[in-house]
Amino acid sequence: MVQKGQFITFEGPEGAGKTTVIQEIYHRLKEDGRNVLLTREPGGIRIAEKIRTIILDNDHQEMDARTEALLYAAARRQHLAEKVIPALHEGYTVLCDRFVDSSLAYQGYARGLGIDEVWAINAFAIDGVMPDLTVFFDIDPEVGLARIAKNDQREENRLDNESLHFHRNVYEGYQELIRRYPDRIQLTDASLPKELVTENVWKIIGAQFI
Ligand SMILES: Nc1ncnc2c1ncn2[C@@H]1O[C@H](COP(=O)(O)OP(=O)(O)OP(=O)(O)O)[C@@H](O)[C@H]1O
Ligand SMILES: Cc1cn([C@H]2C[C@H](O)[C@@H](COP(=O)(O)O)O2)c(=O)[nH]c1=O
Repeated sequence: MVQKGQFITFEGPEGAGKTTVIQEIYHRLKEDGRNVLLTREPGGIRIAEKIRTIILDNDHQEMDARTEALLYAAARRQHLAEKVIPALHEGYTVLCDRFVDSSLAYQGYARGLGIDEVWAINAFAIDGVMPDLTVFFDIDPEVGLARIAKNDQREENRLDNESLHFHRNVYEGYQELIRRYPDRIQLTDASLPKELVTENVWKIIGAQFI
């Protein structure tokens, strides 16, 4: 695949501030005259948003861990094929709120399916498309969960409602990924005020692409 644009993904525990900061980064890149696509996983397009609803529905407590991993991978494939890959071909900078590292940390590590096993199904789904840069929003999972609990606009979903033990394991999973991919994954301190986190993320992106 000839990829002309840049693919930047954002990762971290619940409530880390990714969505908030990415929106500001999107506006700054646009002001800079770039073609930018802001999207998210799971979701971003019609079919993947439907899969998102199935995965995150609080009513679906019986969902099997492998089913969950496969659904995330299916949503990812459709999103890549329909939206991300065409945008990269056209030279867009693609900002994606979560990508394959979420599957590796949540399903691979925290659900206990195994990082390598979850990687295997995702390798099929992503077919070689990997981020040029991943920004990890580093925050104590308890602090992130407290932020979303305070936000009245947000309905907590099936994954949000997992135990603190699960969310701590997600964080541990990310630490393992940071050890495995030190060149791709850059860390930012997400416990700082929003404005500072935005400045730091802007610097990380600027150092590589602007
Ligand atoms: N740096 C910050 N300091 C304090 N509160 C913040 C900060 N950044 C975001 N918030 C608030 O925390 C909540 C979660 O932020 P946001 O939705 O951006 O996180 P997120 O990483 O996208 O979460 P999730 O992945 O769980 O959807 C929101 O209410 C937001 O206003
Ligand atoms: C892509 C992806 C996501 N998850 C989890 C992470 C969150 O709990 C939800 C998505 O909700 P958000 O508010 O949009 O962050 O799904 C996952 O477990 N595995 C994945 O691959």
